Amino acid sequence: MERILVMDVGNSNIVLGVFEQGRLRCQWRLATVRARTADEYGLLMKALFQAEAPDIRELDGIVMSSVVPPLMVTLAETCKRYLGLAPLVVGPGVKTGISVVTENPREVGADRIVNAVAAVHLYGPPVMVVDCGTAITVCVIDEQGRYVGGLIAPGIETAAEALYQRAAKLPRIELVRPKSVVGRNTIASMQAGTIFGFAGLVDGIVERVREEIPLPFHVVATGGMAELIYPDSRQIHDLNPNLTLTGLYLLWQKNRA
Ligand SMILES: Nc1ncnc2c1ncn2[C@@H]1O[C@H](COP(=O)(O)OP(=O)(O)O)[C@@H](O)[C@H]1O
Ligand SMILES: CC(C)(COP(=O)(O)O)[C@@H](O)C(=O)NCCC(=O)O
Ligand SMILES: [K+]
Repeated sequence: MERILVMDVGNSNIVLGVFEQGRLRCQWRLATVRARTADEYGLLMKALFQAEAPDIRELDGIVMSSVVPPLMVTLAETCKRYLGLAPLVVGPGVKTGISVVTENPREVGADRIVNAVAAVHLYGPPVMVVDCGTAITVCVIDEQGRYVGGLIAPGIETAAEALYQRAAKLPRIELVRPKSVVGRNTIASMQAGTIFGFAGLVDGIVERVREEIPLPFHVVATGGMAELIYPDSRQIHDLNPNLTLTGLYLLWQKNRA
């Protein structure tokens, strides 16, 4: 049986997934801690594997994308030392099938390319991907499947955290949907401003992209914070929490020897 480990290294979380015969069998989330060593990540991964699926240790391949450069080296080391395989690292030289037609294709975050690969495969072009993580990224893929560019906005938690740190009387809030748009106390007001505000931000961006590039885009959202705004967004068609993991698996298939 073919078993592939995929690793999505983001600024907040490292998401790990195991695909067996093309199906996502399990996934885990680790906090992204830059100071952690290859051995510490190795210990965490071994413990997770052992606890959830002891048979999982036999892997046929590992594929990783990272937007945290120092961790790329660390985690590649972890893979070699603890899992016995060098990972395929998404970057220059990896076949993606997506042509990136921006000014500096190399500066585009690997996670955004991975999302584009999955979105084109699952929904077909033209498609927009909204990834709600540390940042909110919107990626625009035209009718020919070319990555033409996108937008980067502050992430939901990132913005909420900054507000709490800068305003003496505003507390740190739990990010849940309030009962009404109009808040009747400070916490509900902050929750409403954050959740309805970011649903509106995403909708506003998507509408403006449609005005600038009038194509029948399908819009898919992913990322740890996407489900928070999905119910209130009027422009997001689909929520796919596993989009990045799926894209990583597709890249494994495209690049296997
Ligand atoms: N099990 C979970 N499912 C969905 N979201 C989660 C889960 N656990 C944590 N999150 C939230 O997702 C956020 C990270 O989103 P993610 O898309 O992984 O960001 P990044 O790619 O920037 O690391 C975290 O701040 C966390 O609050
Ligand atoms: C925009 C990002 C910070 C998003 O990262 P994330 O929120 O997933 O941690 C990342 O994709 C990145 O560092 N990109 C490089 C700049 C660019 O894509 O143009
Ligand atoms: K992400």
